[in-house]
Amino acid sequence: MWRRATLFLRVLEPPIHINASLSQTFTTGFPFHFQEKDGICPKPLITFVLGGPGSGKGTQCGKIVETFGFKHLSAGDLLRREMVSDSEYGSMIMNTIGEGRIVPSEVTVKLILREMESSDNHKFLIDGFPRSQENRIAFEQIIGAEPHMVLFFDCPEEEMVKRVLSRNQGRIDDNINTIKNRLQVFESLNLPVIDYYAKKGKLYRINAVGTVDEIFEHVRPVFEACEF
Ligand SMILES: Nc1ncnc2c1ncn2[C@@H]1O[C@H](COP(=O)(O)OP(=O)(O)O)[C@@H](O)[C@H]1O
Ligand SMILES: Nc1ccn([C@H]2C[C@H](O)[C@@H](COP(=O)(O)OP(=O)(O)O)O2)c(=O)n1
Ligand SMILES: [Mg+2]
Repeated sequence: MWRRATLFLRVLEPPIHINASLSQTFTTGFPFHFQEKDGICPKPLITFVLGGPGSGKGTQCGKIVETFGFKHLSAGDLLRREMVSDSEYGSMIMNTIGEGRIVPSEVTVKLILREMESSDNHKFLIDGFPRSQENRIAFEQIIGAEPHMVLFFDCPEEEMVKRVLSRNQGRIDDNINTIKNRLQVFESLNLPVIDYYAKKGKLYRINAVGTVDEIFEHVRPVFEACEF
């Protein structure tokens, strides 16, 4: 039987309030329930994947999943999915993403929590999250967990802009005006999170310049060195 996460995860602060409509679909507060797997309850392993827009987070997550069997949770993908559902948050998410700002943490964390609770995998790659200290604290409060490591794809702005503008996935935020805002938001809100994890000794900085395969050769040893 999978046991409640708080048995082995560090709890930092009391859970924050979860509003009524979303709480119906989530286990509110911590501890949250993992899926049972083979009659045992392994410790959940959480890796956060950070980097500016277009730094290659999603691309490298695909390779990590193939090679190391993680469950990939992209915060941006979860928000885009919520945006096109008939969720009460749809238009708020669309406006926020369209302007290159960050969606309120409570919404994003609950989408992540829902995916974690319904997964039969205990190894989670959480991509594009936390994007702010507020995101980070909300995750700690709602989920009651910390990552075992954090990858940071370090990419020059010029290269990120080039990649985003040629991404061609029809995203409302992949245009030059929104990109400028997203880069500012990355610098002011996400870099402090990256510094936070660096000071905790959890950060792995990866040079994100090169081919996809070259970059993955920097990622691979980080995971090979982990015991899971
Ligand atoms: N190493 C790379 N070199 C060139 N283009 C890349 C590289 N990695 C990813 N891309 C492309 O750049 C764009 C952004 O990559 P993506 O993985 O979506 O980044 P992120 O999730 O960080 O925004 C995509 O079109 C992707 O195919
Ligand atoms: N933790 C998060 C992650 C994404 N978002 C919003 C704001 C981001 O600009 C968009 C897109 O995020 P996504 O991770 O898909 O973007 P990139 O892959 O970095 O280009 O979603 C958010 O508000 N909070
Ligand atoms: Mg992405």
